[in-house]
Amino acid sequence: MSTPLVIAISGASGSGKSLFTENLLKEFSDDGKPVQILREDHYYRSQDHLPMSEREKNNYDHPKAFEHELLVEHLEALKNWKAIEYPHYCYKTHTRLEQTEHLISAPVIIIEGIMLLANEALQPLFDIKIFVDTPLDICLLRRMKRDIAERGRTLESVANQYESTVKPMYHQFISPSRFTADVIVTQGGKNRIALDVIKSHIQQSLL
Ligand SMILES: Nc1ncnc2c1ncn2[C@@H]1O[C@H](COP(=O)(O)OP(=O)(O)O)[C@@H](O)[C@H]1O
Ligand SMILES: O=c1ccn([C@@H]2O[C@H](COP(=O)(O)O)[C@@H](O)[C@H]2O)c(=O)[nH]1
Repeated sequence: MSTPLVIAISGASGSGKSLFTENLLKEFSDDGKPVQILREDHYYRSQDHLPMSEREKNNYDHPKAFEHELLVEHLEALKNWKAIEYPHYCYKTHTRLEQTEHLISAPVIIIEGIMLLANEALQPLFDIKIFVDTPLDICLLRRMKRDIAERGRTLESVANQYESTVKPMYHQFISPSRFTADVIVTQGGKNRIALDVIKSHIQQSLL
């Protein structure tokens, strides 16, 4: 049996990574090809030991906020057709959930997240590296709507976090990581041509 193909999808928060991933997944679900999806956000470090007031102050846009060591271990296991105990994370309480999910490997593994291309230890595990490149003002507007609707945040907290960590860390870590990508996707999660090109490359690799 051949080694699973691992596709990393990165870019700023609100750039359209999740939508692009969902749309790519649909392409393969329609064709009946098994695909497994992972999210880097699930690997945010557990903060059970900290009070809520401290958790709220954390810099979630620094590479150290993620347990990338565990993600490396999990991707290596999946590449060897082994199952993993996939962590789950809660944005409202800023910590890991107690329950994990038993996840089996698949011929295509897609992982999406902001810091994937900024971490050297992860690079050898990726077969295709994609960067979703969306202007930051559009990312901010999308993030505002989403974080207020889905992640229990206020307009003020989103704006403060954006100025203090999201924007500076984007310029320090995420934006430079685009140069390690194989493909840069403009127009966010709905770029039909990018989806077709990537789908066809994956199909060729699976032959
Ligand atoms: N090309 C697009 N056009 C319109 N809305 C989009 C587009 N791409 C993403 N969105 C919307 O923007 C929000 C953030 O996108 P998402 O994929 O969650 O970003 P990310 O995963 O990069 O943080 C979502 O509500 C999504 O539906
Ligand atoms: O507890 C948390 C954990 C993360 N965040 C923010 O989430 C984004 C990354 O998620 P996307 O789905 O790519 O937007 C990151 O910019 C963190 O700032 C958070 O606010 N709280």
